[in-house]
Amino acid sequence: MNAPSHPHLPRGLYLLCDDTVLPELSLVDKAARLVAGGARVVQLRMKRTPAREALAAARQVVALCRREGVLCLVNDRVDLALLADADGVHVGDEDVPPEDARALLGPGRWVGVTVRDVAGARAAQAAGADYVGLGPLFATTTKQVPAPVMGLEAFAAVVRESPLPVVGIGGVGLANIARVAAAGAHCAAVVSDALLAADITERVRLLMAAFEQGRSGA
Ligand SMILES: Cc1ncc(COP(=O)(O)OP(=O)(O)O)c(N)n1
Ligand SMILES: Cc1nc(C(=O)O)sc1CCOP(=O)(O)O
Ligand SMILES: [Mg+2]
Repeated sequence: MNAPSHPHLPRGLYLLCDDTVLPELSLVDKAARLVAGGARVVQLRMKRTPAREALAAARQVVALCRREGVLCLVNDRVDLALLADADGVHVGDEDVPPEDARALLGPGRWVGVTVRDVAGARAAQAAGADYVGLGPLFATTTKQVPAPVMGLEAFAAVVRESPLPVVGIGGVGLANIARVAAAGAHCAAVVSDALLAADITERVRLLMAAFEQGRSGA
């Protein structure tokens, strides 16, 4: 198995550049605003964009992220991640198995896996994943999630036992991100609280500061 060969994901805010939220803005424009706010990890989540357009967008967003020193991961699509020279991929139960994603991407790129519990996190590690996405932490309308809302207590319990860094996702925003950080999340993933803000760039700055406050206990 190709085990990962890089340090952990940068701690803090993990932003999803999502084609199902604020579709009137291009993915590249959304990514530019996220990066301008100081994002250090951006995931391209393209659920509605046709493959050829998605590849073009991925290439543009990867180039932007690379210029700015931001990690760029692609949701679901290992093929697009490779063709766009992205830093990695995030896969869930509906996507190629993580061990196959790792086999295609090799040890130098990132593989994230969606899990719902400690057993899932252990299986993800065995499959060669770098981190796990765990949720839904809180209620979300961005995605119909096939799992119950966890809440912070159950989330923290999984974080304590997880062999991999945990990225919390689902309903995370400025009102609760400090508590997600305090619960031990390596990263907090945010979609709509950032993309639907009046000023996306400023919202990213506030979310990052709030995560740090939660992590430091300030
Ligand atoms: C960081 C992170 N965690 C979980 C997910 C969900 O991924 P997945 O289960 O593949 O569902 P879709 O996003 O494909 O609907 C994620 N994308 N990112
Ligand atoms: C893409 C995704 N996956 C989830 C899971 O729990 O698997 S929740 C989610 C959507 C998160 O969006 P928002 O930050 O707007 O709540
Ligand atoms: Mg998926």
